[in-house]
Amino acid sequence: MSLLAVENLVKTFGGLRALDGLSVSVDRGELVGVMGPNGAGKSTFFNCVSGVVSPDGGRVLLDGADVTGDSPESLARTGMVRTFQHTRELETMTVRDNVRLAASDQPGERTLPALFRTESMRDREQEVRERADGLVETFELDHLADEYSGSLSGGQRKLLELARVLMLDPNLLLLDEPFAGVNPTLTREIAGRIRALNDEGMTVVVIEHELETLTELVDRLVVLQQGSLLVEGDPETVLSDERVIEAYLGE
Ligand SMILES: Nc1ncnc2c1ncn2[C@@H]1O[C@H](COP(=O)(O)OP(=O)(O)OP(=O)(O)O)[C@@H](O)[C@H]1O
Repeated sequence: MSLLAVENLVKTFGGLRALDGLSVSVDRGELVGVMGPNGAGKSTFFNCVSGVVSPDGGRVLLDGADVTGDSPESLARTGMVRTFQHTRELETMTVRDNVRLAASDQPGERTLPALFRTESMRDREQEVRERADGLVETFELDHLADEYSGSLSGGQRKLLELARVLMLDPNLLLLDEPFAGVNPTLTREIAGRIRALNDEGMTVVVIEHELETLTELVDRLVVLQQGSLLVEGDPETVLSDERVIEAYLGE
């Protein structure tokens, strides 16, 4: 059974059909790239799947369960998390605090003075701190841990964003343009991190415009056009497909 399946997804904005009967599925453990010309519906696909917007038709199935229209918080609890094209960290907070804050629940952190926290709350807070520090180190952001996130470069922000979503311990990770605005060195670094997560068993779906990096990274490519599936398959076959070439030439 697929880990993620969308069936006949439809999303309209006014008269525009951003998704027009899209059906795509992703198996557990896959690393899949999603490409397509501007406006093809890639972000809307992620938005519908991750509960950011509700589709007007069709279904989203997660591990066989119908999760259509479920909230992003509820989906994150089941293990699906996503990043956004524009990163969402708080610029006036340090890198370390941004990662810590991403943890799904930190009981008592903001509501109770330290004195009244139970031992289990303190244990949980300690666990969050250690996990966050571990991720900051793994992503080689430790030298920036106490800097404000606003001072990071575009590529460093993308790394921070990855560290933040990993705090939620996902089994399905949706990445929206993780290489946009990133220099070649950090692009290789981020691609390596994504590959390593997938090697450890995480299912990953990546939207990306930068086709060279994407095709080197993924096992399978899905190409959208005008809100539906144009072609899918292994990268080499997809990129030499006449329909794909035409879709990109026509951009
Ligand atoms: N919130 C919205 N309101 C109105 N129209 C929208 C909205 N979100 C997306 N659209 C439209 O839906 C279509 C698909 O947009 P979407 O962002 O999903 O495409 P995309 O493939 O991700 O494009 P890009 O590569 O440019 O990011 C576009 O025509 C876009 O203008």
